[in-house]
Amino acid sequence: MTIEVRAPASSANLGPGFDCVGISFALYTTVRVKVQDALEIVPIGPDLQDTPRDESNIVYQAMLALSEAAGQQLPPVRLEIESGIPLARGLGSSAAALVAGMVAANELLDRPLDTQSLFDLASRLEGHPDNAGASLVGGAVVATFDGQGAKYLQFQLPENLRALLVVPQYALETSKARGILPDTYSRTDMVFQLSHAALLAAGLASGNLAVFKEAMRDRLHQPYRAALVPGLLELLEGAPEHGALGAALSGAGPSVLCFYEANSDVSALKAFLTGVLEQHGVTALLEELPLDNAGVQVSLHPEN
Ligand SMILES: Nc1ncnc2c1ncn2[C@@H]1O[C@H](COP(=O)(O)OP(=O)(O)OP(=O)(O)O)[C@@H](O)[C@H]1O
Ligand SMILES: N[C@@H](CCO)C(=O)O
Repeated sequence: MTIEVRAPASSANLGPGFDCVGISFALYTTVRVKVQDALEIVPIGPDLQDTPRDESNIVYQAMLALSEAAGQQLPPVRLEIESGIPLARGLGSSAAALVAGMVAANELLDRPLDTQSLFDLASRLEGHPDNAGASLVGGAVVATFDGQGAKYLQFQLPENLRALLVVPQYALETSKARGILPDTYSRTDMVFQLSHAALLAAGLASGNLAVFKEAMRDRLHQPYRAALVPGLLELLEGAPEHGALGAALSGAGPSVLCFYEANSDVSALKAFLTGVLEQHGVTALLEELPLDNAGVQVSLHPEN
């Protein structure tokens, strides 16, 4: 029997929802787990060739964390890992890897953890609930997290919402993009942040796309991370003037997320984004990615 688990990519923050808002996309990390005599970890594809083939692999670490939380022993397994999500681009590759590992181990051990416990564990492993939560339950997630447990609401993404992602060729590790943030903020900036995050959550939940342009503005991380992402502030300011509903740094970057309305013409937006990237000498892919409303998926293959 092989257990196959597919966890979607995600975009965290959406501007002001730093560490608390995430949405998921139809790009996937897939893991396949089969019990055998000795542990064997098999990363597949060029993107994963530098990832560990021993117990330190984060997918396996997530499996161990799940078995520990469940108070059960993990049997030795063959673990295959494939990532359709580019690493360290702000598309939640690490969260998808953790969620896929955790859910595969949960399945292997006959589902000792329910969805809330999986959400809590994923948030602890990732350190925040935005990417991990969206990857686990799909759609849009708004969450609080106290370091142990999360309170969250999941809702389906508005049907007429579409996403265009700017995915640069260069990588940016989340730890570096977090290290550049200040420790304190002014009250003025906090009021700005709270009001925009609240409007963003209300816009997502109600499906009112008209507020996104204003609601996706942020003062907590994007102005600081702009030092690590050439052209970021120009992209964010100009995208809504060229047809985007709103734009934000995706997670810790360097990808940029632009929302647009279904059936709208994005050629002017693409031309604008390409022009800014060229001015800054950045090579990037522009990808129209379907949103994912389902979250992690498990399939069982008894014949294998
Ligand atoms: N499928 C995987 N297998 C093993 N390691 C992985 C896998 N996916 C991601 N990683 C590890 O996670 C790192 C990337 O995590 P990081 O948090 O920096 O970026 P991200 O998750 O892609 O983006 P963000 O968190 O900003 O959305 C990789 O460099 C690699 O070490
Ligand atoms: N909320 C996180 C997402 C990246 O993991 C950040 O922006 O640092």
